[in-house]
Amino acid sequence: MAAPMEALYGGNKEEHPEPIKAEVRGQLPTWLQGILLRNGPGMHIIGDSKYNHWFDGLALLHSFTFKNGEVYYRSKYLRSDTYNCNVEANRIVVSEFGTMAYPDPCKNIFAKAFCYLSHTIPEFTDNCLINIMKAGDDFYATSETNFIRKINPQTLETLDKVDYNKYVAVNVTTSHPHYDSAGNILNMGTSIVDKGKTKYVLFKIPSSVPEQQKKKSCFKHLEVVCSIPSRSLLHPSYYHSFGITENYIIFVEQPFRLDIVKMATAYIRGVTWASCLAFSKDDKTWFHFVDRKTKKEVSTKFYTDAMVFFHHVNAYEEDGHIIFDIISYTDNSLYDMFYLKNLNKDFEDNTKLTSIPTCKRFVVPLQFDKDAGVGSNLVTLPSTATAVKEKDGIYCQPEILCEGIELPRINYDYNGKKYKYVFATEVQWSPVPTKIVKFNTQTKEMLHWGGEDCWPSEPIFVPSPDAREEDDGVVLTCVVRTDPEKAPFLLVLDAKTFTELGRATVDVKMHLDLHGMFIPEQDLKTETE
Ligand SMILES: CC1=C(/C=C/C(C)=C/C=C/C(C)=C/C=C/C=C(C)/C=C/C=C(C)/C=C/C2=C(C)C[C@@H](O)CC2(C)C)C(C)(C)CCC1
Ligand SMILES: [Fe+2]
Repeated sequence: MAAPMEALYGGNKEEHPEPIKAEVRGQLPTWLQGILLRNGPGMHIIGDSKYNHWFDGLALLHSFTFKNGEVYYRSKYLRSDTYNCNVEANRIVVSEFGTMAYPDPCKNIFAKAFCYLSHTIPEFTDNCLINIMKAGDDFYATSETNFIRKINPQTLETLDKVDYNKYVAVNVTTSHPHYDSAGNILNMGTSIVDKGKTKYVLFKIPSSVPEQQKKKSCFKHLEVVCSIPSRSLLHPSYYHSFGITENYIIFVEQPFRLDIVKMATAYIRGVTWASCLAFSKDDKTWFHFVDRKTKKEVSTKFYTDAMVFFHHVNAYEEDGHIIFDIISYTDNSLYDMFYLKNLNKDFEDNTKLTSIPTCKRFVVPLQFDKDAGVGSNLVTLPSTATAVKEKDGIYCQPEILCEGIELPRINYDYNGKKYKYVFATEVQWSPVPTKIVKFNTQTKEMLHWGGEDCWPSEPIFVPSPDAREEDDGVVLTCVVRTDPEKAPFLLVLDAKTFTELGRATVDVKMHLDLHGMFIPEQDLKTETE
């Protein structure tokens, strides 16, 4: 088992840009028509150079197209400027979060920005390897820098490079935007030391543009919703996602922060951006709630203990409270676990999480008795979560929903609303083959799916067209095999029972990926358009 582990994480994967017909077993629902499109790192070695971290690898898009009971697989490297420059130089010349690289002097566009910015910071990477975003009728590969790349979801071709910075002053953004019921995007980014201020900026990208401006991109119509000042000019928090309810946006300012002075000198010191992140375990984590209508922040100060988290699960409002669920850690061992030097044959010794991912529910009272005494718990809902009035604000402690899950997904029709089900990957103490789960947040029941030599990815819920209940639909997951003799497959589970409906097997060396989305057939442009 040792060698496959290294090969699964670190080995370069081949792309398969031409559709490969998968072998379908079982019964796929006839209504399941469209494309499951996913993103993740596929190449970690270029010439003689290697990335340090799994999250640095070059973006490899892959897709499963469901058409009339047949399934076709494709994969293609994102032809980012980063990819092209690296391949041309036959070594890593563009820095990623966990790898600092040095370009051939002024030989490529990355070097130009380096010269221009007085030898301090190189142009940033457009290696968008984390997620897929839908903007209007278009699809983008996303990461956390100011760049996103438009892609053709059918052919996986790489199209325009969009620089968020042209439309809104942000240096980093999240790769987990939200969508409202009209399909408008809500996303957040950080504006670092701009005009003497560091702030978190919430912005909206409309799903459509006025008829007479049809040629213009929806980014030209980007609007800033509001901004939240960072507690510290030179130490803004890192965040990977945010939450929304029907009326509020939730931003959690965790004491897991970027050190801007260190970042500004990282390039000349020859250290990585990742080394400029630090967790202050004795600090507080601050909650911010922005009213989506008035665009004003709730003025009460809410906080909890120090934590590190990446993924919001869902959030909703109930009886004057905001309830939000996240997957949290007590340290940064998750990022450290994915250093490629650890994901080797001794991974079982090297890659232990010192903190297990914990699904926590915070229950935050927005309306409470203003005369309540210091020390009283203001939560009036039946939950073990508390919100205790203190002199300087309200101290929240969560209810633990469950432990050992990551890469959470929900039925997105329930995003921002009271919900029951989380679909997620099960996590043990190291990044080893695992299972996927369906977790009921109300009854705490958990259903599992796992198989021998099977390593399933983030599970995606697809509602059935006539869905009445939250779990009416299917769950899709790509299953990579730890036995190199066995072929990977796309698994379709009945979301209610979490049992197999069918699978589509393809004989390729598939990569382990991160995030993705299902695009129903009606959301795909027809070829003549
Ligand atoms: C910061 C900064 C800069 C640079 C920014 C850059 C390059 C940012 C890049 C950020 C990246 C690539 C972030 C990636 C984040 C990925 C995350 C959090 C992934 C989480 C993945 C999880 C939890 C996966 C879990 C698992 C997997 C995959 C397999 C399962 O079997 C096991 C399990 C569940 C543990 C600039 C723009 C240069 C300058 C300004 C400031
Ligand atoms: Fe993520």
